[in-house]
Amino acid sequence: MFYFALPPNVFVSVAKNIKEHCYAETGVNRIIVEKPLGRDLDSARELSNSLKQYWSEEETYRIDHYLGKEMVKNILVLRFANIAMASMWDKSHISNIQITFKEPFGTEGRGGYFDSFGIIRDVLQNHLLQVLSILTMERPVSFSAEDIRDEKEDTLLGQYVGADGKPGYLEDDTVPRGSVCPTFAATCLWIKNERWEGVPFILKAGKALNEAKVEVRIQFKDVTQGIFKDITRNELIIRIQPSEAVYLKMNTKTPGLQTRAMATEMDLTYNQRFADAKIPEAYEALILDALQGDHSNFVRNDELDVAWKIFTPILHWIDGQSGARPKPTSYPYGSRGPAELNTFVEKYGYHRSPSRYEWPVTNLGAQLIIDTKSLGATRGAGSGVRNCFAFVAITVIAERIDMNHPIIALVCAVDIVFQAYAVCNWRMFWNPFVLPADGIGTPTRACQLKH
Ligand SMILES: NC(=O)C1=CN([C@@H]2O[C@H](COP(=O)(O)OP(=O)(O)OC[C@H]3O[C@@H](n4cnc5c(N)ncnc54)[C@H](OP(=O)(O)O)[C@@H]3O)[C@@H](O)[C@H]2O)C=CC1
Ligand SMILES: O=C1O[C@H](COP(=O)(O)O)[C@@H](O)[C@H](O)[C@H]1O
Repeated sequence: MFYFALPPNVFVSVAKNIKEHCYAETGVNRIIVEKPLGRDLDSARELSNSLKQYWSEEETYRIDHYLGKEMVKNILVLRFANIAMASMWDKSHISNIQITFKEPFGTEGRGGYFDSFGIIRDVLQNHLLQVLSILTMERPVSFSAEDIRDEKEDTLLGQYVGADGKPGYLEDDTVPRGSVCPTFAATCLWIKNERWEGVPFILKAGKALNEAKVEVRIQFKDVTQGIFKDITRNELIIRIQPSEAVYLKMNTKTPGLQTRAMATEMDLTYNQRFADAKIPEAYEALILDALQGDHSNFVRNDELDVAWKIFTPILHWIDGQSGARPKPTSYPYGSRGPAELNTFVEKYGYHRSPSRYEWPVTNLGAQLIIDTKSLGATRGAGSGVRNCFAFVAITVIAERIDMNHPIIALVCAVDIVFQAYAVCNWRMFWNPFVLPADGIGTPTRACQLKH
């Protein structure tokens, strides 16, 4: 097996010479080739035809390491092994989907390679498009360029500039002066078929952003508000990296006497749920597949052709082949990207909950304390005692108000038993009632729980 860790301009001559001088006549021969496999549709076809002269499709493994990532492989299982997921996986339930790639560092010396390719060839045309195809393909696979349309006229391009002591793209010595190469791009794809007609797929990727994150964010449609006001939309997030996770943001009744909805989540964070699991590196998994002759996680030639067909118009526009080269919008190193990003995603239907969603790290006992804290109980070693008294006071008031109602009276009785247990049990007494000094229990948090 020959792995081509080579610049693309020598691919063909190396492929030819290996075939002529190193080919095992009695055995299995394979080559693994990695992007860039062309610059646009025509150059990709030319490269492919040249390689084909020496190596058959069966012997050629086009690697896209995103296809070896655990959570990318998981998408198929989530979709096709869960009837609950399968039934909501369409335009009737889904409002919009974002596939996001964020890196917190710039080109930092790799500007030579990067500048001649740009973020779309580097990340969107291959990695993010592969994720999109797994998210949306039918069973069996059908993936055709005619059915996928890119919103070329409305692509947001950005280039990072220096901020907080970090250098801008143009300050990288390996980047040509005055380059207008985009280091950030957000675009929207539409799939013309019965399942996905009208659902925007927002692909966004950037270098030198505020965090390292690759995720798929599936935002569902609004529910009819009815008696509950300001219900947030459900979101299913597949966190590809770092810290693999699948979580569903949903609404639930706030635990307690009142019927109030609050935003919460069902969380499958891998390092908590599968603490001992060893997740292989993407390349480990893929090279093993290639050794075993398994093509399923490699890119087929026709698939690559389609990927180039989709992105070639936008790449030609960026390269200035259809007019003046577009100038990317500047964004500061370490930001979320160009300032227009929020308007861009909102235009395609993404609604961000107005109150920032914080990941709850508490339990029911602590939530009850937060309510009493918002009533004025204090933090500290003695707060357990004070909170117990606050509970009793609340219960007594609740009973006075609703004593005629048997269910409320019963709930209050259970509440009193709980509090009595809390007072008698030293662990409950000291632990949940004394809140850690990490911001939980602050007025903001209490307000959020009340909503
Ligand atoms: N087990 C655990 O403890 C887990 C905890 N979490 C945490 O839960 C929290 C909430 O999760 P989640 O909803 O996924 O994340 P966020 O609320 O941080 O992000 C949600 C979306 O809002 C966007 N966004 C972020 N900041 C802004 C801003 N200032 N203005 C406009 N849009 C913004 C993000 O865009 P962009 O594309 O720019 O990122 C993203 O699309 C996160 O802090 C996450 O780390 C998540 C998973 C597991
Ligand atoms: O192919 C590429 O991917 C890396 C990101 O890979 P990851 O596994 O760390 O997510 C990116 O930095 C590089 O520019 C690109 O060529």
